Amino acid sequence: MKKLEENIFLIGFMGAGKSTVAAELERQLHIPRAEMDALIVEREGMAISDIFAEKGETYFRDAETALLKDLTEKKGIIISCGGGAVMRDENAALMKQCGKIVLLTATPETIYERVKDSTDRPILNGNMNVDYIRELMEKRKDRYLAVADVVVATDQKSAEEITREILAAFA
Ligand SMILES: Nc1ncnc2c1ncn2[C@@H]1O[C@H](COP(=O)(O)OP(=O)(O)O)[C@@H](O)[C@H]1O
Ligand SMILES: O=C(O)C1=C[C@@H](OP(=O)(O)O)[C@@H](O)[C@H](O)C1
Ligand SMILES: [Mg+2]
Repeated sequence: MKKLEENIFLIGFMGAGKSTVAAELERQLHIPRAEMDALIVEREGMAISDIFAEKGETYFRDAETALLKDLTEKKGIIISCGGGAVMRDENAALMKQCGKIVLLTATPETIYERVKDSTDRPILNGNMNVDYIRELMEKRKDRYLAVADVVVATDQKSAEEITREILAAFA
């Protein structure tokens, strides 16, 4: 893993821990990390929820694709993706071409506990409940599994444990 030539993409549902685990991977591997949501916020000068509210979801999804194209010019970085990014075929193809894809999973109950106080996940606005999370997860699940090179269940595990499992899978 020291001479990582490809990128590592972290994918999975909101609250699966992509951003948290990406930070832990960066800390352990000393490899730079790109946080897609944070980079979009920086580019747009607006919070994610404001982008959705003022410019719409399609605008946000286009911004994700544009950012991903720029990021996949690079090599050897950890990319923490937004949970919906891989749903676009073009984005999934870019990820497949440019690195290894790690899917983090968690049950709807775990996800709910992790995101219930979040105010910046507009997809869950007005729908912050386990049933809605389960329904949306079901819609996304096949795509997540189809593109993943490695799948790590995160329920009841610390970021350190999850990171260890990811690194073991690539060792
Ligand atoms: N393995 C974990 N165990 C407990 N809490 C976690 C874990 N991973 C992430 N969290 C918490 O869940 C919330 C969402 O995590 P985050 O990394 O932002 O997820 P994502 O980027 O996949 O949406 C944060 O409050 C984070 O601290
Ligand atoms: O799943 C989604 O559609 C989204 C996930 C979010 O990122 P996280 O998965 O890091 O919460 C963020 O990109 C946006 O709110 C949309
Ligand atoms: Mg995140």
